[in-house]
Amino acid sequence: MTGKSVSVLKEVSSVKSFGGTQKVFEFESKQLKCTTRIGVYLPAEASEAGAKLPALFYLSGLTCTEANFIEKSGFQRYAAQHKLIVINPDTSPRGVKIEGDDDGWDFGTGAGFYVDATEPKWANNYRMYSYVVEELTAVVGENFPVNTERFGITGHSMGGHGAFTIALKNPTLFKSVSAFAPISNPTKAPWGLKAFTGYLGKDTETWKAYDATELAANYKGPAIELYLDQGDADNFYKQAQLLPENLAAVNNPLVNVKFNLRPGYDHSYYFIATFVGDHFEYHAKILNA
Ligand SMILES: N[C@@H](CCC(=O)N[C@@H](CS)C(=O)NCC(=O)O)C(=O)O
Repeated sequence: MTGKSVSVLKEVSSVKSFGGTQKVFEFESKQLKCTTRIGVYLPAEASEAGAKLPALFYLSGLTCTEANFIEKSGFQRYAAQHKLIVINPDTSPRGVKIEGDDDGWDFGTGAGFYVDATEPKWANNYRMYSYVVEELTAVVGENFPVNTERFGITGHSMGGHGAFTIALKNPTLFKSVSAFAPISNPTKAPWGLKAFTGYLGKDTETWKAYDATELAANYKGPAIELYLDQGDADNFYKQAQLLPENLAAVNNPLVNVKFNLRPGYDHSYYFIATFVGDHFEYHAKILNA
């Protein structure tokens, strides 16, 4: 984590939910060089004197803002039950006006892929990896009653890729990790090829630093478990965009992939809402231990 940030959070909304409060804040991100929003769920216990609660970070998928998870997953019930603070950022910089950033839904706005871009056109703003790992964790540590030794991370699709790659690269910062339908081997899938070519350029060696399957294969420890739910009726899974089997097949004794294939579930928030309680229970067991 970086040193003290001076980010000033401005409250955008605040709604009571399951005894706690679902809030949205915005602030000026130094990494993204724009105004960005985050969802923050504070369970009731967060307002007790001296509270220091674990925090679970949730990274969204393509086309999402901070709103999708807040409005569609129903996670607040489980965050309240397990006394977890939940932080969910946006999926890219917004309003930075880079030519071509709105041309497609799978690249540019809403599609930051949790990488630090190196291609000059994108490198100034598209720094979602450092934004989450350094800036967001610091902003959260300074502004909310969190125990910074008890951070977990999860996400969906592109955000599942973010959760897995970030945890594999920072296993002491994030103590628990899971994902819903993650893009598990982006260097072999159309979305990943497009995004990594655009953000990282043509040298495919540099892509491996952001590919969960590559990172898991070369992982040096400490031992890590990757908890993964995937619906078998998910069209993006059928189109080989996600490739969770490649990750599950990694043969590294330090990496245990808990791969659950869920019959009949698609890629949507109906799938996430079905299993979000299991994921919160999984994280809470580790973070509240
Ligand atoms: N292009 C389609 C598919 C994109 C998509 O399914 N995105 C997933 C993440 S990869 C999602 O969470 N969409 C927002 C939602 O369902 O609320 C769309 O814009 O709906």
